[in-house]
Amino acid sequence: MTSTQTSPLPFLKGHGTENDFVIVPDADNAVELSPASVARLCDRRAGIGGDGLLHVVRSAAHPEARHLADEAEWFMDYRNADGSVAEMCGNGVRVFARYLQHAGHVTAGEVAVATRGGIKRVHLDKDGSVTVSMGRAVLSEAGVTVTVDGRSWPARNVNMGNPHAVAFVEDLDHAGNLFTEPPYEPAAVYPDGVNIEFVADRGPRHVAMRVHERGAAETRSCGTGACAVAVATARRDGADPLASGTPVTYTVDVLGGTLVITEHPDGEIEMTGPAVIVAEGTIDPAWLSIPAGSQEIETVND
Ligand SMILES: N[C@@H](CCC[C@H](N)C(=O)O)C(=O)O
Repeated sequence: MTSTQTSPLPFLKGHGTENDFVIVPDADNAVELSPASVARLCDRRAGIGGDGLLHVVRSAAHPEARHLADEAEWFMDYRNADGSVAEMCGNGVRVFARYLQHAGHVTAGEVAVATRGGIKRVHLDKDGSVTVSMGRAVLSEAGVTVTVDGRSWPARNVNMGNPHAVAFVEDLDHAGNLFTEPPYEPAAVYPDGVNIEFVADRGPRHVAMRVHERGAAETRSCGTGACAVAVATARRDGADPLASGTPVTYTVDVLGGTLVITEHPDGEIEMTGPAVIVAEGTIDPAWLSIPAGSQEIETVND
């Protein structure tokens, strides 16, 4: 936010499978959101609280999305809870589209959303679910090992526009408390950091996962992570739609619900899940401009 912001700043709060977001509508890109103000808004005790922030800007008004404006009117300027920038957010893009519908910018049906990970086509279904064409996964054998509490697992490297390391575990409790990022090596494989998913089998083409998100710690869901998990699990199971010509669908349970992921023969990945707007209000610009932890304590004299 710029120091000149003096009027109340509108916001909304939304979630997708309990991956929750502060939404800041700013069609003209007039609000400058510094990393510190994003972290302050996402703070669960001193702020509104969220795993991330969806800055809703017209593509034409944002330098990173101007070139996409003919194809997608709106740009999802995604920020992690710690204020860092991310390329994509799968749950976030569903909630973003739900916000556009809520605000009357689009009706049910298809909407194209520009992201740093390219244009995503989002379908708002009449039954309330939202399906996103997430693009293709890029898999590589990076030889990464993830360690928690003395146990280590090899991790599959999957890029969904943002980086993921997928480790198969016997029991999701083996991922530990995930208060801090599990160490992985070689660290050089992910110079910009990584989202780490732990996956356990639940049944045929059905898995459960926990995730430590880059820039946010453990969250209750990660949409790009669920896509990475579905593709990594399919390859582990010997299923490859690009080779067989047959789509493959996995159900991925997350702590906050369930996502259904289909990989098609052309490599396109579709994700279906919920997207909910839960509240809206305004932010006091004076509060946002005070550096965190430096509020004066008011004393009452009797
Ligand atoms: N929760 C998101 C992913 C958000 C970005 C991620 N933390 C990163 O830094 O890559 C999702 O639903 O995909």
